[in-house]
Parts: sequence; structure tokens; C-alpha cells
Amino acid sequence: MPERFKHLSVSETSQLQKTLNYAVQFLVLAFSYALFSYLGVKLATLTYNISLIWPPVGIAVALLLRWDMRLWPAILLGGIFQEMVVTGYGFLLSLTISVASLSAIYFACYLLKRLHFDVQMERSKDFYYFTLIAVIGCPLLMALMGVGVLTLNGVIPQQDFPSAALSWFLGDITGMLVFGIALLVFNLNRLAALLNASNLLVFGMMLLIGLELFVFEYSPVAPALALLPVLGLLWIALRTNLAATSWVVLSFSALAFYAALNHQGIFSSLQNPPLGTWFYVNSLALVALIVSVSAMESRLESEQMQYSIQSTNIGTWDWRLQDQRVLVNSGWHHLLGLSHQRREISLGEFISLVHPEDLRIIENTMDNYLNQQTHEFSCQYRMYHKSGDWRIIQSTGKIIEWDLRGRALRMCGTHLDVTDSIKTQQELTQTYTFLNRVSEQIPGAIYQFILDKKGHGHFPYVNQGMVRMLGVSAEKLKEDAKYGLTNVHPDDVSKLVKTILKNSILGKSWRYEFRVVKPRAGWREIHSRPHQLEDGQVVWFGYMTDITDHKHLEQSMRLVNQKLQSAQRAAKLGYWNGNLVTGDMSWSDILFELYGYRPGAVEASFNTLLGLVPEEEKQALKDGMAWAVRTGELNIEHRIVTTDGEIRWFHQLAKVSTANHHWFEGSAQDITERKTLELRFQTMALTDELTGIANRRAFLQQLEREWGRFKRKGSHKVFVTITDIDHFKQVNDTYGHDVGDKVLRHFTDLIGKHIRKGDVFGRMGGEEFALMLIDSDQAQVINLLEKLRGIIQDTPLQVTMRLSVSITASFGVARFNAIQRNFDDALIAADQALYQAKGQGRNRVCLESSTASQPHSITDT
Ligand SMILES: Nc1nc2c(ncn2[C@@H]2O[C@H](COP(=O)(O)OP(=O)(O)OP(=O)(O)O)[C@@H](O)[C@H]2O)c(=O)[nH]1
Repeated sequence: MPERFKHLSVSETSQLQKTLNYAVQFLVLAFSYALFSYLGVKLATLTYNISLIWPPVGIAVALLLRWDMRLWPAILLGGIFQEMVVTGYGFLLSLTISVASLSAIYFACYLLKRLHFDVQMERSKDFYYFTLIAVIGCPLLMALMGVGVLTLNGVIPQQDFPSAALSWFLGDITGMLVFGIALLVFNLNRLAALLNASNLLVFGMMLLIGLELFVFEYSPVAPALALLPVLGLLWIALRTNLAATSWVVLSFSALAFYAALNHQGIFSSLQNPPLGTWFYVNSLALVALIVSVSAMESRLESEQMQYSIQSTNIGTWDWRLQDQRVLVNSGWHHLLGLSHQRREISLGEFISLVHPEDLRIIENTMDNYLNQQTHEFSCQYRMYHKSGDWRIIQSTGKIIEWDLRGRALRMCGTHLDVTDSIKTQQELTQTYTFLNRVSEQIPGAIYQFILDKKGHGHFPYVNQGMVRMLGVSAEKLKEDAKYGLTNVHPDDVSKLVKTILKNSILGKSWRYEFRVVKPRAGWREIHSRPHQLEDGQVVWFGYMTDITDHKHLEQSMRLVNQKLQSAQRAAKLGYWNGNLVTGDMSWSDILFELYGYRPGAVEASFNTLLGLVPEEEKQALKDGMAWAVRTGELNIEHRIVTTDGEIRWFHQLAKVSTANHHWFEGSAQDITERKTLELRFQTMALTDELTGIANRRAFLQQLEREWGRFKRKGSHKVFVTITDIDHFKQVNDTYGHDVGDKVLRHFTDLIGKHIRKGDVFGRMGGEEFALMLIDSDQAQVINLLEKLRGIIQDTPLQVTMRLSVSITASFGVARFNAIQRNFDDALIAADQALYQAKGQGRNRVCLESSTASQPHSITDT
């Protein structure tokens, strides 16, 4: 419960409190039951201890109804006490009478509770229930049972049964009507509210009248005096409430009975004063209570009506047609900004406040009503407000009185200021129209879709776009969402329905594509998000677009892409882009494939690429990338080892696209085939085809490089040797050119096997070869050449089983030296030494003259 309503709530009571309450109430009920029994017997006993005033029943019923029905044992206890102690019956008889009384009392209370009886008795219905059940029914039952028990037990002779029962019945009626009701509706607040001057005056007068009842003996004016309390009580009943009336009735009755029983006052001269008093008091009480309840009920109703009208700011008017007066309430004045001074205005004044243009409307509406074409007068017209505005008033009324000729005498109605609500309505209509127009300009459709708990859907709102796209009228869509499926492609209907139901459960943003066959066959896309309403419905607000063109474009794009991919695959060309500083990259699918991966199987990055590159090339690739970052261009060839272990060549070409961010767009092409060919050509260009060793050009390139090195540092030792097979022409001539070729290969094989890796061996042409030896001493060189010479001489070529060919070779050696102008000079010097070796008989090694003083043979002859 909110904090501010806390004071309205009934505070919780603990079990102990409840028990204590019960105990106190029990004692009060038992005690008062016994006490008032005693008083009843003492005050108004007729015969057989039967009293004409029997308050205990009233007390018992009132307290059971007000407090707790479970208090019934207190009644039993009080009853037994009373019968035994006050009346003097035996225990069994007392118990029997008490049980009989209790059962009648309990039954009456139970019946009232079942009828939802309200103890405040604010409605006449409750008063009549109480009168019938508690005031008449219960006493009748009790009298019959109580007197019956006494008669059966011989306490009352049978012939006295009717009179005793009647007395008992009458006594209980007084107890219920006078005591019971007073106790039932007792309410201090309601009593306190009556303490004003006029009420106190009437109460005082009533007291005086009461005194008169027993002070004066019989007088001729007694009947007239007896009427005075009737008037006083009626005044109280009409002007006050039931609580006050019932207590005045109680006080007055007590006085009247006291007077009657003491044979005093105005009833003392009656033939049967107590019975006369009984009838007087009880009829007076009944009338006063009925009047009080009715007056209170209508007062409460009119108060409720009045407060309701006040709280709603409704103006009321009451038009008396005979003299053209109009009675209006404060709300009516308030609506027009007038201060409420006059309850009554003339019809002329009323009409003068109506907008002249609206008088005709009022006349027509009134005519229609008077001609019984409408069941009430209801129309809107403008009335002048004190602030200078015209307010729109909703006026509703009905004729409530006619004269004998059927002419209207009085018409009542209400005024309600509907200016603001009409303005709001107009604004809403304008906004709705505006939004509708705007929505028609949107290149799509917007809608509201609701799915109820039973799975039934409809579109409370669709714009014209929706009608165009689905080819179904807005009315049909509003009626049932199933019409929206009319033109959906048959293959897509069940999928669409399923996804709607699924989305209603998931409650997430939703996008779905489906096909329609009419009015423009193609694709539609819906976007929306569902909201679960409190009543279990799901509502979507969304939009729909025609994506047919987009779909066609997408399809052709896909086709182009497929072709492009095929072309790239054929060209072994992949694309990438990325930041060459951070190494973040993205690769095309083809590039993944070229690197040996499934697309997306690894993270596309520079590091992944680097991981594929052979160890010896990693640095070169890094350098290439760093160079690209500086220059904005990348052009590098490198190898990678694919996941299959295959070595492949790639050519990376890229240009920077966003310089600040080192963002490059590039391609990587697998150039393995071209590269292999290129390398083969390169090798061929520098290799002697017949022998497979370096050709003249390759040898001279190397020689030139070494010459450069020699020139840079003088200590560099380089020996150049020219060697030539002796009498090779004879070999050719004798065994043929093919054998000559084999001999040449045999010769190079022998030398190749015995030189170091760093030495360079090349064919200078024909049967002439050159050998460059680096970083060796002269002695080591001579030793090597001598060794080679010996091996050649001693290792004939086994051409066939029968034919072996022996050869010898001559060697001319020269060393790079400072006198030489270039490496050619060294070659010439070596050639001269060879020439000398040939001249000295061949199969020998000769050193050129600058190395020795004269070219001289090293070989022992
Ligand atoms: N089979 C074969 N013979 C070649 C090739 N190139 C050159 N020749 C031959 O080598 C021979 C060289 O002969 P010569 O220059 O007269 O020298 P030689 O016969 O070796 O005599 P000396 O050098 O003086 O000992 C010629 O007969 C050339 O035809 C070749 O590639 N294959």
C-alpha cells in the first residue's frame, strides 16, 4: 500500500490483542445481558416473570452483529444466570430456555449476515430486513419456544399460553426495536455532529415533553399532549440521522415506560396502562425510525449526487417553463466564469449568453426532442465566457414534469464545457491527417499489427503503401491479418506465419523477406519490433519496403561476383586491404584459398602471412612493408610455404588509400609458374649448356666482381687459371664429335669435384676453361692445379666397354696484381702462361711472368 494511504488502512492486530478483545467483549455481553435481564424483570414484569420491555435480546443481537458472532457463549451464560438467579428457575429449565433464546438470536443474526446486512442501516433495505427478521421474526420464535418450554414444564398453565406468549413477544419487540437499533447504530461521531443549537433546542423540548408524560396525571388534553412527542421525533428523524433518532427514541421510551409502570403520567388512566404505553412507544419508535432511515437515505443520495456534480464541474439547469425561470447551480456559473450569486436567472438572460449563430441549432434540437424524435435534448452550442471567449458547451436535458394537457412544465439538464476536449479532438484529427499524408510520402508502408492470445491477428492501422504492396484493402487487413497473406507466394506463407509467431515469443527486432505474386510480383521486406501488452496481446509497429529491384540487383551482383571470383581464381589473384603498421588486414576469399586456407579459417593479418614465409625471406618481407609505409607503394615478390608444404611465389602490389592510417589496398598474385620459368632462364643465361658449369659471361661477371673487391682491398688474393685439353681436335677427329662432347663433360666433372665451393669454374669457349681461386696462397694454387692435372691424366673416360679415352690438360696461371689495369690483363697473362705450357710440351702448369719473373713451367718434366 502506498505510504500516503497508510492512515486509511486497518492496523494489524496481534493474536494476543484479538484474544483480549474477545475476552472483554465476552464479559461486556454476558454482564449486560444479565444486568438488563434483571432490569427488564424488575421494571416491567407482567406475569410469570415475562416483561413487556426485554432489552437483553436487543443487546445480544446488536453486539453479535457489531462485534463477533463467536460471542454466542456469553449470551448462553448471561441467559442461564438470569433464569437461575433473577427468575429463580432450576438449572435444567434455565439451560433449556437460554438455549432456545440463543438459537433464535443466533439464527436471526446469521440470516442478516447472509443478506449482507449493514449495521449502519444507511439504506431502507437494511432497516426492513432488520425489522422483519430481528424485530418480528426472532421475538416470535423466542416467545413460542420460551413460553412453550415454561408451559411444558408446568410453570405456565396451558390456558395462559397465548397471553404469556404475546407478552413475551411484545417485550422482545421493544428490546429489538428500541434497544437493539440504538445499540446497533450507536456512533459517537454521528452523535457529536448533531451538537448544534437548533438540535439541542429540539432535544430540550423533547425532554420537557417527556417529563410531561409522567408528571401530569390524566387530563382532557392528554391525547393532544401525546402527539407532541410524535412531532418532535419526526422533526429529529427528518433533520438528524438514525443514530440520534434511535437514542432519542430510547430515552423517550424509557421515560414513557417508567411513567406507565409507576401508574403516573398521561397513560395512567388507561384500562391497561403498560400495554397502551407499549403500543404508543413502539409505534412511535417504528414511525420515527422509518422516517429517519428514509430521510437519511435520500439525504445521502442527494449528497452523493451533489458531491459528484461538484467534483465533475458539471453545471446544472432547471428550466421552469411556466414563468421562464432557470435555476442553475454554482458549477453552471463557474463554467461561464461568473461568480455564483444567483441561483435563479431568467430565460432571456440564459439565451443572451448563447452565441447568436447557435440559437437555431438549439431550437431545432428542442423541436426534435419535443416531437419525440429524440429521447433527450442533446446538443453543443457556444456560450459567452466572462473572459471574452466563447466556450463550447455540451447541453443535455429532459422534461421531468408535464401539466394535465401534456405540456412541459419543467425541464432539467446539465452543461459540460467540452471546449478543451473538442480542441484536443480537432488537434488529434489534424495530427492524424498530417501523419497520414506524411506516411503516404514514405517510399514504403507502415503498419500496426496486433496478435491476440488466441493467435488471431489484425492490422489496426495500415497506410496506403501497405495496400499497394500487398494488393489487399485496408478494411480487410483491419478485419483479419489472414487477408494480408492472400498474395504472398505460396512457398513463403507458412514460413512467414511461423516467423511471426516465433518473433512474438522472442520479442526482438525483426526483419524478414518474402515474395508476393501480386500486384507487383517481387520481394517485400518487413521490419518491426514486438511489444507484449499487459493483457497478453502482442503489438508490432513496423514498416515494409518493396525490395524487388534491390533483390534483382543483388542477384546480378552475386553473378558478377561469381564471375569475378572465377576469373581471380584462374588468374590466381587475391585482394586484400589493411593497415601495414598494425598489421590488421582483410583478405578476399580467393586469397585465403591461394594461401592454402578455407576462407575465414585463420585471422587475416600480416603476422599470419609472415608465418607462411620461409625463415630466410621474413626480414625481406618486413623491410618491403616498412618501405611501403614510407613510400605509399608496395611491390614485392616473396615465397610462402602453403599448408600443403608447397612452395609458391607471390607478387604483392599495393597502394596506400588512407595515408594517415597507413591503410593499403592491394593484391597478391600467385606467380609461381612465371617465376620458375624466369629463374630457369636466368640460370640458362649464365650456364654452359653442354657441361652445366658457368659460361663465359657468368665467369667474367664473377671475375669482374672479384676484381672490384681486389681493388678495394689490395691484400685480396685471386688467381686466374686458363686450362685447355691437349690435342682435343684429335679426339674429335678420332672418335667423333659426340665423344668429344663426353670428354668435355668428363673433364669438367673431374675438375668440379676437386675444387672448393667458393672457387669459380667456367667454360670460356670450345675446349678452353677458366678457373678462379680466391683466398689461396700461390703454393696451394700450384698444388691444386698439379693435382688436377694428375687426376685428368690418370682418369681416362670409359666411353664404352672397349673404348676408353685418355686426355691431358695444360694450365696457365696468373694472379691479380697492382700493375694490371683490369681483370682482362690478368686473363691475358694467364692465357700467355697457358700458351707457354702448350709450347713446353703440354700436360703442365705454367705460372705467368709477373707472378714469377718469367712464365715458367711448374710441372716436372
Ligand atoms: N667435340 C667438340 N669439339 C669442340 C668443341 N669446341 C671446339 N671443339 C674442337 O676443339 C678443337 C680445338 O682444336 P685446336 O684449337 O686446334 O687445338 P688442339 O687440337 O686441342 O691442340 P692444342 O690446343 O694445341 O693442344 C677443334 O677441332 C674444335 O672443333 C665442342 O664443343 N665439342
